[in-house]
Amino acid sequence: MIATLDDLNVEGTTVGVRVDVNSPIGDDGTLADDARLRAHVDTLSELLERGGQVAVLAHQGRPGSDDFVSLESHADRLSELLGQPVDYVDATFTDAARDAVRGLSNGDCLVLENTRFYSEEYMEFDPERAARTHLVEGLESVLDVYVNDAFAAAHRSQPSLVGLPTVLPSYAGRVMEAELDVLGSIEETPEPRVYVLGGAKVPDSIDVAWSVLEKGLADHVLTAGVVGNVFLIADGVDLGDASSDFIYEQGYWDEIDRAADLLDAYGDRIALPRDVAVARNDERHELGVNALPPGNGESAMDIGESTLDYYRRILGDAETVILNGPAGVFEDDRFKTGTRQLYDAATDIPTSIVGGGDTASALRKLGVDGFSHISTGGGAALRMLTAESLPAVTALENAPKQPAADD
Ligand SMILES: Nc1ncnc2c1ncn2[C@@H]1O[C@H](COP(=O)(O)OP(=O)(O)O)[C@@H](O)[C@H]1O
Ligand SMILES: O=C(OP(=O)(O)O)[C@H](O)COP(=O)(O)O
Repeated sequence: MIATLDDLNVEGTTVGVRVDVNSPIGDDGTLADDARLRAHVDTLSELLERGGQVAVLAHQGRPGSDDFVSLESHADRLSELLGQPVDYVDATFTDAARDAVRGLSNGDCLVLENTRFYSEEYMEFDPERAARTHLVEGLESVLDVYVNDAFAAAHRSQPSLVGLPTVLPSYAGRVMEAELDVLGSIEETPEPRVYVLGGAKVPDSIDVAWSVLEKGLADHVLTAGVVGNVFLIADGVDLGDASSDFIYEQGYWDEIDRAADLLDAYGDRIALPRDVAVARNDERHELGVNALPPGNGESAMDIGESTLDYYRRILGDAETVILNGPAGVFEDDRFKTGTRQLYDAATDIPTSIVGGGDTASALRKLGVDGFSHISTGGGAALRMLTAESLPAVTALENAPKQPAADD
């Protein structure tokens, strides 16, 4: 049983809040999209309004990537979103960080530095070992309780996600609570249930497909995006060198065999694209699978009209649809229509659940809304869809007992 903010005595309590604000970063090295920050505003404002002293913990990017930057611009934007000053300290668990946390008064908020600036935070540990890392040992003495609102990172077994809840009374924030409510009870959603698996996380999507087909959770699995391309190749379609090279370069070549095994076992419930869109003379050009392979250098970048008609027919009978990953390279105007039309059709279904960071940003960009639930997580949502436990959620379940709420 996971405790929530309803179970927490907030007034006068120093709360370490782990959020996931891992976001696109602009050329100037600052935050370029505040959607993930906005998702956490409810949790943070509730804690502040209830008299908490809030220290925010988060990662941004991965070591070596261009988006591996400080959280200073995140703190600035958070201040605007919360409508109050938000301090930023360029330290996570050192004396400077501890002094800043000790200096908080009721209703104050500060953002600590990117947790991944410290190497241990980019490693995976079991919770007991994570509890003995520098980050946890450094912060434990200045925090009274821990709140995890970082659903999108809950599949990582890193110190700020599994170590802190091992040593501190711990609670799920409002984002975490809502995500677990929805994604934790998929099997109770009405049937027929259709899964749409697109995007580029091919191994994860194939795991989901195996799991939901094997357990009888999916009446149909519709494939699109790079996932659809892998299934087409597994089905013997020649997608041409450009698409095949892309799949090979991503390290997904072995997934073709797994997709073929899935088709052997559950082919009657797996739908494959009937046509694809390529760039020809700089314009979108659709080709039926019978007309493949495409021309030299042409890559399958989207699903076409005939696939959309076919998928719309299947969706027409569904009561629940669960979608992950765009249907094509939506960032390119020529290849956004598959994603827009497929997701638009899904909004007509009574229960429509969307997972995936890139998917959420695709939907915002394309102006598609009306879903029952849009998850803040990509990898975490996919892991939950296979009914696997998430390390950070397990750590919350096993966290030390909390004092009863009195407010
Ligand atoms: N046919 C395709 N070829 C190459 N890339 C694709 C194709 N379809 C979708 N993509 C890419 O997949 C990416 C998103 O996939 P993914 O990261 O799995 O989504 P999410 O973050 O929502 O889980 C997008 O950048 C999109 O351009
Ligand atoms: O953006 C995230 O995951 P997502 O791309 O699966 O949504 C999380 O912040 C986890 O980041 P990570 O995949 O670098 O551990």
